[in-house]
Amino acid sequence: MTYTLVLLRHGESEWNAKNLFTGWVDVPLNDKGRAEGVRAGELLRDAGVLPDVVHTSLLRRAINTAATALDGADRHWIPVRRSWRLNERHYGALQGKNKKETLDAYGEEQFMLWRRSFDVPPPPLDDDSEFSQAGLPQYADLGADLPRTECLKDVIVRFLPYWESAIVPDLQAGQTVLVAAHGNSLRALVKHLDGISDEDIAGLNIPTGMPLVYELDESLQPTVKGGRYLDPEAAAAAAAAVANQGR
Ligand SMILES: O=C(O)[C@H](O)COP(=O)(O)O
Repeated sequence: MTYTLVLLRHGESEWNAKNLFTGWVDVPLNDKGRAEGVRAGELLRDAGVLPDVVHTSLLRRAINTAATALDGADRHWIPVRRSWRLNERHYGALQGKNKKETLDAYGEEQFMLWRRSFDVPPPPLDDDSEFSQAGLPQYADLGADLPRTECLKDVIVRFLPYWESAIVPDLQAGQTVLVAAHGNSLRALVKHLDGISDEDIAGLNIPTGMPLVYELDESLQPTVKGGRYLDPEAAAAAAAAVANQGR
């Protein structure tokens, strides 16, 4: 008995295309991102990997990628659950800033510490910033726990309770689960699933719009480490492009 888990990072957003740090800013997909959602649905359909339930973040780029992909796979009707715990890493005061300009201003070491270190968050974002989420109704329940910045370690701490309480029970009920989320929230999950070290996770990049399928054994260990991308060549090229953002 194995469980099937599909991870899908949202398609390209308007801010991905402009090379801006996005985090919790709720930017839309662009045309390329919508096409990536369609392609993801075709890949799922053609591979016969048909989700029974979908979990998404509260951000429209993940919500709309999931809807587009599921529409293409004729699975538009399945139950949906959403949680802020699947949101992108809050990028703190970097939200809205250009990645190349940030690299040029602060240098490679600081840029990579903020972007890929395990436990160094960017400076916090002020609540009066135009890129703040303070006061938004979708986060009202968080109260003072609303993040103002996060490192990957923080994302793991807020992601894992949702994994355990909401996603694992669906898997154990025999359902094929689609998780539509973000580069860094999915890096948090992949780190957990594959047992990747705090150092090595810096080298892992998740491409936009590429379904990544994990078969998990009964103790929720991947039968194949790293899972399998349904279009491995395109995924490898797109992951390399993510790694090179800012350059
Ligand atoms: O929030 C963002 O800017 C992206 O979704 C992820 O960015 P990163 O690959 O620079 O961490």
